[in-house]
Amino acid sequence: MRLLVTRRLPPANMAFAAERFDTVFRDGDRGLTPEEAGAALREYDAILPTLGDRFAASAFDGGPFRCRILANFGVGVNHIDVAAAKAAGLVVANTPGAVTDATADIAMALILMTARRLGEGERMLRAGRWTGWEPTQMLGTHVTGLTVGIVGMGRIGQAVARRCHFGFGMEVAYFNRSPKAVEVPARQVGSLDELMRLADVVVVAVPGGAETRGLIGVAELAAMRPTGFLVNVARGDVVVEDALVAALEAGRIAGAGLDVYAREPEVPARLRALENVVLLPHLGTATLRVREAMGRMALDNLVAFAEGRAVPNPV
Ligand SMILES: NC(=O)c1ccc[n+]([C@@H]2O[C@H](COP(=O)([O-])OP(=O)(O)OC[C@H]3O[C@@H](n4cnc5c(N)ncnc54)[C@H](O)[C@@H]3O)[C@@H](O)[C@H]2O)c1
Ligand SMILES: O=C(O)[C@H](O)COP(=O)(O)O
Repeated sequence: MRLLVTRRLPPANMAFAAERFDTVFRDGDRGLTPEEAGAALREYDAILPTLGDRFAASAFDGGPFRCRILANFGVGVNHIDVAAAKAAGLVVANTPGAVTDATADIAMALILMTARRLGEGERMLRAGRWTGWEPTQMLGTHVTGLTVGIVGMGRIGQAVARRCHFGFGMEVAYFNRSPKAVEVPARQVGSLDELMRLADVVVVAVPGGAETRGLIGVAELAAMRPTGFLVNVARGDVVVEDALVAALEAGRIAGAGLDVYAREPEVPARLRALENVVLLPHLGTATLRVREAMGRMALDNLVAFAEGRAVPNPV
């Protein structure tokens, strides 16, 4: 099976791919354009793509293709037009679960960083402006007892809920598009608007893509408390970035912690200029152990497919 790996993976994953398949490792850090994706579909039997490789509908124009499977590195497949891929006869697979704890940890980091003003404090210290401990210096928001409102109570949402409830003594409420029974003590609310109104901290954990684009817009941000924080570890375009910047600039919400952006790696200058935001460069799963686990899952999907078995994680 001739395999294209679109980006540099952890060495253990590259070694496995090289040993098991006739693998071509693409150079460079830039994702495939739709044109390059279309060309790859003609040239390879299998592709291991990831975030930023744009398998848009146009990439699937003019089949049939040599490629039969896209084994994505990552759970999020909003960069792949899955319906178009399936219509072209391809299997699409992903890596759920491997990413969950690491991404939930980053959500917790963002909650603490925003509520307790950690980025701001570190910038002050590094700039040599710290004058010593003061009873009223850099007072943030105490998170114990606050209500976290989780938008999208899937694997990551529930991992955030566990951390908030058991680790930080927070109340948990959530909005999910379908009823969801969860093990953590938590209250499911009937509408997104209700969740935005009651939460002290809103954590966004829905999948990206057409169905959730702009889910958190002007009205949802306006529904938030002026003391509220928004944390997004999902995908950038779930939140209307301009509306978020306007809400932060006007002080209509207290702050935001972001791991993802609408047009990565571009981060609006207006957002970067704000003190009350924490901006991470999409670090959700960025540990070697987690990236290796993601790679193993993607490669397991390919091995199963090559052996004629059902792929363990079809999308
Ligand atoms: N920041 C990062 O580095 C990072 C890392 C991993 C995953 N992610 C993102 O997180 C997403 C979630 O991952 P997961 O494994 O928890 O997925 P999941 O499928 O387990 O959970 C998503 C949940 O969202 C719900 N949902 C979907 N659409 C909704 C809507 N419109 N309104 C309310 N709820 C809705 C689903 O019912 C589901 O419960 C991924 O798709 C990916 O884009 C980001
Ligand atoms: O941080 C990540 O690893 C990226 O978001 C890709 O992984 P995901 O598709 O699982 O989010």
